[in-house]
Formats: sequence, structure tokens, C-alpha cells
Amino acid sequence: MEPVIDARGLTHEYPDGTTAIRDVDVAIDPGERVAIVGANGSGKSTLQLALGGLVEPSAGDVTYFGETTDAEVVRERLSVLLQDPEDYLFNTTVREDIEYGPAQLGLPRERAERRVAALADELGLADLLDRPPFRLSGGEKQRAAVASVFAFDPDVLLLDEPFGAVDAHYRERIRDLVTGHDGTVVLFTPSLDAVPEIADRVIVVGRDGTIAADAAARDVLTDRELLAETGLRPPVTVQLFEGLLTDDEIPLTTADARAYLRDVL
Ligand SMILES: Nc1ncnc2c1ncn2[C@@H]1O[C@H](COP(=O)(O)OP(=O)(O)OP(=O)(O)O)[C@@H](O)[C@H]1O
Repeated sequence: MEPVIDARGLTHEYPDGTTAIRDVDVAIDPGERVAIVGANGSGKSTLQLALGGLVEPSAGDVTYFGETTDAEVVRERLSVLLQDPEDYLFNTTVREDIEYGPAQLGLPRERAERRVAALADELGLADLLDRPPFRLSGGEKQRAAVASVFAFDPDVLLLDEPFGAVDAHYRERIRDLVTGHDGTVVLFTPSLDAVPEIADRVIVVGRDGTIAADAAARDVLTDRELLAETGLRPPVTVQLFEGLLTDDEIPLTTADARAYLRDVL
């Protein structure tokens, strides 16, 4: 099975001399759900830009879908949600922003409209479609940005903090979109709370921009020493069951924790 993204020896130094990532090797297989986690400033966004082909790393290579480097193929099959929702919202209406992806892909008008309507419905944007994006609240902008990335329906999604500014209701909707996505998902986040719901594998970026760990979600999320060293806190579920259950037994998702408590109470 060819990796969808294969990065070798990535190092990136910004013009002011800051080295954001150092000698990073990451291979993502088709259909994997991976979280790339790390403290603020560890280099996650820089790694996302490099993996998404949006920044030319100072050293190292990234290939896609088995050796491809063709930018056209990458653009068609891989979508990147950057940290700042403003980056997606550049048209005169929210509708045009969400339609942008399907239009780029040359989708027939009817299919494009269906896709936009379904996403608008899911993310509570139906009444906002004719508004200029700059007249949206922070959470609405975030939802519109998520909709415009999902509108591409890409094979591979690279998502930087998709839950950032949104409230609990839409956090769940976005989580369902992410877990329901029929492809590869890479989530970049400094908070581990949403990770058990989404990822089977977790990659930790250390404070120095190197990869500090790359393992099964349970192994990383229960490794308190590693998390403390890299400036991270275990997910709430792990904190809750700390000392009460062994690391192998701790329910990682809130749904599993609730089921466990229901059985014992
Ligand atoms: N354009 C830039 N020029 C110079 N240094 C930069 C630039 N962008 C980021 N950096 C630096 O590179 C390092 C990694 O930044 P990056 O944004 O990749 O981290 P991050 O893990 O995404 O952080 P956060 O969790 O805060 O979003 C930091 O030291 C940051 O200050």
C-alpha cells in the first residue's frame, strides 16, 4: 500500500533563522486517521504547510500517492484547513466560498449545489449563504471554512484545529464530518481532548520541532512522561481514570467512559 503522503527528512527554517521543524519523517497510509499534536510553537502548522505542499521545506522531500509530486494531482486530492479561517473566505458570499471547491473540480452544477446545500445544512450555514463572509461571527467563519474544505470531498484532509472557535453543538457536527469522511484524515492540534474520538495513531512534535513519538493512540495518550516533556496534557478521560484503571483499561473516548461508568455504577 503506497502512502498518501510520504515525507522524508523535512526541515524548515524561516527567513529570520527560526527552525520550526527538524528532520521529520512522516508517512501516512490511505484511510488512516492520524493526529499530529504538540505544544504551541512546536511546529505543527509549519509541518502541515510542508505536508500540504504549501511551503517548500528548506530540506527534505514530500511525495504523494506513491511518488507523485505533481501539484495538480495534489490540489485535486488533498485539502488543507489552515489555522486562520479568513484564508478560505475570499469571495463575496459564503455560498461562493463553499462552491469554490466543487467549481475548481469541474463538478456538474447540480451535484455542486447538492454538496453545498448538504454542508450548509450540517454546519448551520443555510441562512448565512448570501452574506459576505466578513459579516460572520468567529465561529460562523470557522464553520464556513470547514464547509469550504469539505466541499472538495478530497481523499486526504489536513485539518489544523477545526474545532477552534466553534461551540459544543458544532464541535460535534464537525467531529461527525471528520469521522464520517471516507478517506485519510490528519488532524493538527495542541489539545488532546478530541484526539481519541478521531485518531488511531498519534504523532507528537516535540518542542524542538522533531518527532518525539509516533505510535498507537492509546500508547501516546497514556504516556504521561512523554506528554509532560512535550508540553501536553492527557485527554480528560485519561486524567479521570488515572490510578483507577490500568493504561490498557482506561476508556479513551467519552462514549466509552460513559459506558464503563454505567456498568459499574
Ligand atoms: N513566518 C514565520 N517566520 C518566522 N518564524 C515563524 C513563522 N511562522 C512560525 N514561526 C515560528 O516557527 C515555530 C513553529 O511555529 P508553528 O506555527 O509551526 O507552530 P505550531 O505548533 O503550529 O504552534 P501553535 O500551536 O501555536 O499553532 C515557532 O517558533 C514560531 O514562532
